Amino acid sequence: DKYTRPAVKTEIPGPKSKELAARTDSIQNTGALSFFCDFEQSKGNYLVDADENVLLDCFQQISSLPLGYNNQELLDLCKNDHFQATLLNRPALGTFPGLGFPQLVEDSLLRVPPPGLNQVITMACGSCSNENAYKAIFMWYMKKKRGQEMPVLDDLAYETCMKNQVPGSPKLSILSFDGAFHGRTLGTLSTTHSKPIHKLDIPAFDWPIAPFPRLKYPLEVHESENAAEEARCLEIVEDLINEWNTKAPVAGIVIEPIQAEGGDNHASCEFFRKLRDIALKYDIAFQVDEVQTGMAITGKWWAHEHWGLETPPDIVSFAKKMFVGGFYFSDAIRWNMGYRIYNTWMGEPSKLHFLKKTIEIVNSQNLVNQAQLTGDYLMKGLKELESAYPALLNSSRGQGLFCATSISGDGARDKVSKDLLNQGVLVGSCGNESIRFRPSLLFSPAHVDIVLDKLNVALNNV
Ligand SMILES: Cc1ncc(COP(=O)(O)O)c(CNc2csc(C(=O)O)c2)c1O
Repeated sequence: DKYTRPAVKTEIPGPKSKELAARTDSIQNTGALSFFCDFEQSKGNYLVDADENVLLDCFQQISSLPLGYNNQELLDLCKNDHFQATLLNRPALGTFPGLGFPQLVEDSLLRVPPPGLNQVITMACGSCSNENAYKAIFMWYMKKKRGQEMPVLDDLAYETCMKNQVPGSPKLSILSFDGAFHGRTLGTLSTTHSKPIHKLDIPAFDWPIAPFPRLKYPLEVHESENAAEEARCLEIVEDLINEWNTKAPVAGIVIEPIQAEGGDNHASCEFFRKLRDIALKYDIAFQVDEVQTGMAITGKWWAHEHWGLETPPDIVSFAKKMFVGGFYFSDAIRWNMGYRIYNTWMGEPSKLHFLKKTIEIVNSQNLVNQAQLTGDYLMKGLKELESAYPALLNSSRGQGLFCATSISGDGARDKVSKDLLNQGVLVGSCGNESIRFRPSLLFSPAHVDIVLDKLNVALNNV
């Protein structure tokens, strides 16, 4: 069975990938292109590329495949006649939903609601989910300020908003964190601060940016220092809220449970509980961006469940492994007028059928718990490699399968990542010197053993 171990026959990208890349380059920029995939031959944790290399995929299309490739139960869905009609006839969901829509949402998204939230809307991707979540926050803030349920379109508001001017277009802000990634569209880009190249040349809002804790590892050795760092960051959050209160009051705070693109930056549950309290203290909306951390990979269905919040977030946005984008929201955030959070497709109902089946599989195979156990096994192995290569490997960190480790030294991370790929293991990179693991929920200790064995070889080659 070719799906039990990696098998690399050519350099990667191989000749077929290079030929396809050249043809694609005549159509569009291919600067982000790695290699071409054979999505018919790929299966489970194994990705087959255009040159028939079999790779153990620990990155899964940027953490967007929950059950890996060609899961048979999901493939069987596509043979269903009813499903074909859903697949083909894509509705303008906000206005002409299919007759099975409410049942489908109940059987999918509302099977796994973040604790305390039971309102949800779908969108196409993570960026547009966050864009519309921010809009919902601004509408909530202005409804609260006006003290009226329905938006008031008085002449002044009507006239000025059409010219992008106050008071119709109010000066409000979203507080985000240095190192965050919430999307690259215009609004979310003002809350994304992970790489300059994402932001260069694009206008941005003057919104507050707070420091995200920079923890020192191993955590148990730096407890007091890390607690002081988290306290420092929380104090600056309050300072920024006060500083922006006149020029553009903070309507919402948005944060990732683990800053992924920023370098897999973690913070303690206590930090997040205190941040949630700050939002309550100033009556500011609290949004958790679970686009990358959601869907069981951290050992809970939603990563923020690890925090033990007393008051749920106001908004939890999702995409990637949920097959569709969207956000759950509280009754307080719920907007009361149609066409204010809206676009043609509002996501895609066919993807909710895949989500429904995936949730059934995750629950029947207890994969949330497996993510925790397998992730613990991976972390144990990374820490053992740290002891074997103390000058190279450090700061191994993770929650469930959502793991990363840092490789110090000029170019060392890229060299190790490339070496792993040539040995048939695909991992992600994040920050300046980390490699990150975003495997499918079907990842098991046997896969971890393959990864650790090849990482050992790669570290030895540095
Ligand atoms: C926490 C978080 N929030 C929002 C987004 C944006 O989602 P998409 O628009 O890419 O679906 C992402 C997308 N992740 C992502 C990984 S690499 C990347 C990129 O555009 O380079 C984007 C995310 O990780």
